[in-house]
Amino acid sequence: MRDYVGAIDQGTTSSRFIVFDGEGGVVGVAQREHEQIYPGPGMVEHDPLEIWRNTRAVIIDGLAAAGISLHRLAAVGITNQRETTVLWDRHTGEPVHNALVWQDTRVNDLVAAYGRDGGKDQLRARTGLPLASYFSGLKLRWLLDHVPDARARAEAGDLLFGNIDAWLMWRLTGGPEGGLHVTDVTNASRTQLMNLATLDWDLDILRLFDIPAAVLPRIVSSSAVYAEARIPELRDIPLAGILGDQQAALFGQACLAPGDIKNTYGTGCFMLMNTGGQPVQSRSGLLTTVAHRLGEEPPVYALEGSIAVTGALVQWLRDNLGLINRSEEIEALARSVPDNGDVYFVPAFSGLYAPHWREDARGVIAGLTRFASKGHLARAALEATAFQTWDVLQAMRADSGLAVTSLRADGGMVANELLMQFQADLLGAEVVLPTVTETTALGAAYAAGLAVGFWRTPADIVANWRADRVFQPRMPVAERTRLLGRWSKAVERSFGWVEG
Ligand SMILES: Nc1ncnc2c1ncn2[C@@H]1O[C@H](COP(=O)(O)OP(=O)(O)O)[C@@H](O)[C@H]1O
Ligand SMILES: O=P(O)(O)OC[C@H](O)CO
Repeated sequence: MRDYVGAIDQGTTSSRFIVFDGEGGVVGVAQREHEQIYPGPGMVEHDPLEIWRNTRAVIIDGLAAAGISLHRLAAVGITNQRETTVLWDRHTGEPVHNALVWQDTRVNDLVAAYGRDGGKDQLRARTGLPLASYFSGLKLRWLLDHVPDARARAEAGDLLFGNIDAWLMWRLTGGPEGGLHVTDVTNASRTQLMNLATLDWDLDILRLFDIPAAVLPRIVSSSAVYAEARIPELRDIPLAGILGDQQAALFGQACLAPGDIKNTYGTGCFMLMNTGGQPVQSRSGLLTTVAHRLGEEPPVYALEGSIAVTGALVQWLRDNLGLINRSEEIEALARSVPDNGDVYFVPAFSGLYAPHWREDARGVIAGLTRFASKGHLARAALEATAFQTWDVLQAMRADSGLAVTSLRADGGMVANELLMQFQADLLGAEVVLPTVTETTALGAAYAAGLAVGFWRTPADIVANWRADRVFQPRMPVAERTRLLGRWSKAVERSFGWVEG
């Protein structure tokens, strides 16, 4: 009996395989971290082959953890870190370079050059995205310009480009032996090469960025039977859903109606609001993106506030400063002091994303005095996540005209109760955690399960969603206003550090 659905969740820090039952409950999980490669300031790379090996390994371990055989899976979905850019040889399957991770800022100069040439507004209107180093189009351009022979090989049709979804799908379906080269529309909407109105590659932008069309995958819907897997670990199982991880979390959080909103607290934070069948152009520094497209149905769009560094700052305190040994220890350290001691941390490691879009910003710790301690730094680091989320929620409120008094939350950082309470306090809105916090993988499982009829309609998703914990705002307004004023001052201090 095929009574489970699997999801590959390939994130920035780790790869997971999760098995879900019909109620959306987690039956088994396996996870492996991969190396973060930092070749220089502002550069972040992953080894695509390591990610592929880890993906295969977690499939085996995840099925074992669930205690089921492969044949119990009705379908498998894929969800992935978005924008991270892979370019590989279609004959050998070898990447021509490490993947350029979404946080990588090495295309700053290209961004500045295109910015000077004008056309920024056109790009935003067509793709929903501001000109920024975050997206994959210019990362691909960098690889074509810097890897010896890459451009000629790409033009000859020997190289394939993809975000991690396309890379995994091609590998899962046979790689050099006829692998399927596709990407879903949510991932494609993050390349800055796709036209939001046509949902196809925009030939003018390809020309502008000097990208040969031959490298690009075919754009497919987020929920359809694309192919059956050809690797032994998943032999013959239908691959039936693909969603970028933040769109997957929106889907897994059952945010299926216009105005529904969630925030995912992981390496970065990503707040998405479902805006229904029409793309809404932001006037407040948010992105317009595709939320999902089920089969041949019309697409659903979202507004997104992307924050580059939230959990990554906790990792930085752990790995670069040695302030803690494990991420979760930050809560106890932050609780060792009653407040932030007037210390503010703006983690603009990759510039600042939404709503500022400042490539020229770099990290700042403001308000230091001789009094500041490890505890204050830990607290300021956690609060930075909440402050950045406030900036983005204000933009959402402005663009949507909605008050937003309740926010669904998920991701690794929601385990931190200090952060969740502070977040509710700062937003003046309740923060709601669902019973299943693996919403990203769940969203991909839903997309795959809907395609094969395991779930019948999206209403099944809504029926499965349940609130677990709710954090209510309790902070006096005057205190919130004081803190936000200090934060805004600190953010201004981060601007203009590098050319941008
Ligand atoms: N208790 C915690 N407090 C604060 N941060 C945490 C905690 N647990 C995990 N994190 C952070 O959450 C992130 C991992 O969350 P996850 O959703 O798995 O990330 P991703 O999908 O981006 O790989 C890491 O950056 C880690 O530092
Ligand atoms: O893998 P995550 O959860 O850090 O998400 C990364 C985003 O998709 C980047 O846009």
